[in-house]
Amino acid sequence: MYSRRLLSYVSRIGRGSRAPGRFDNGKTFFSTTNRNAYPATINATSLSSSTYRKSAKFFVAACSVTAAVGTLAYCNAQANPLHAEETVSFAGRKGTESERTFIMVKPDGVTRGLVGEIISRFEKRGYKLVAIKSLVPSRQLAEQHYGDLRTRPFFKGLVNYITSGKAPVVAMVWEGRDVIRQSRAMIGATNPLEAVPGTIRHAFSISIGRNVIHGSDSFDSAEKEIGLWFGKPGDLVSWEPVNWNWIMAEN
Ligand SMILES: Nc1ncnc2c1ncn2[C@@H]1O[C@H](COP(=O)(O)OP(=O)(O)OP(=O)(O)O)[C@@H](O)[C@H]1O
Repeated sequence: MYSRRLLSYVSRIGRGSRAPGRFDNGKTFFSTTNRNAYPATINATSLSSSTYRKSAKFFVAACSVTAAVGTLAYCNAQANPLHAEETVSFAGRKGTESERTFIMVKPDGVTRGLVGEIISRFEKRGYKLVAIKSLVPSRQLAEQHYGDLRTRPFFKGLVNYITSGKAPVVAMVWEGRDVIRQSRAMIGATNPLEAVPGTIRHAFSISIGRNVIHGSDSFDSAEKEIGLWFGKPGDLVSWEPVNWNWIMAEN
């Protein structure tokens, strides 16, 4: 609605709604003013060339377009403040060092005291922690998170387990180059018995229902999951570790 009004306003200025005016020498002219404006009286020499009038109209139209675009951008930012703050998306820019992923230590990992170990692995690899919280997720949150598994036979048990409250989960967002793909490799196969040595699931688990950790499996999943768990303005912190160049430089 705003944009239609603005566009109609701009196009009226561009067309130059014409109201008659009179030069000093008595001749009439049409000024680019509001249709309802009274006739103007101005010095004939100041408008002797139609080029000047065209330039003036062009200038006014250009200013109006700039103002309209700015207003539209502002309205959009107000309607969607988190995106205004984060500028790109929850999952950052795919394939760059601003890429982000959602990682969750599940209740079994928390109760077994593996949170520090898992954070340590991500830190040592060179990734940056930009959000973290401990919580017992609501049923609604767990069902939304695992929504694509809704038809699977283990879905109900999985949601019951995650929301049981016997131990919380620790939800995190990690940022860095290729973090979505790399974190899946660090986590290992869904079934810990198939996970390769060195991975988190191989090191710490032997049951598919208690595989310690979750990580987003694609850019779209990361976008959805970060928005779900850390969707409020200010949830994601923008910062740079002092050793960032020591980790990222290519020489
Ligand atoms: N056959 C199964 N029986 C019991 N639980 C299962 C089974 N398959 C998957 N799960 C549980 O559901 C979770 C989600 O399954 P999914 O297929 O998305 O694997 P994943 O992406 O490796 O795991 P996650 O989403 O937790 O990172 C698994 O981590 C596991 O805890």
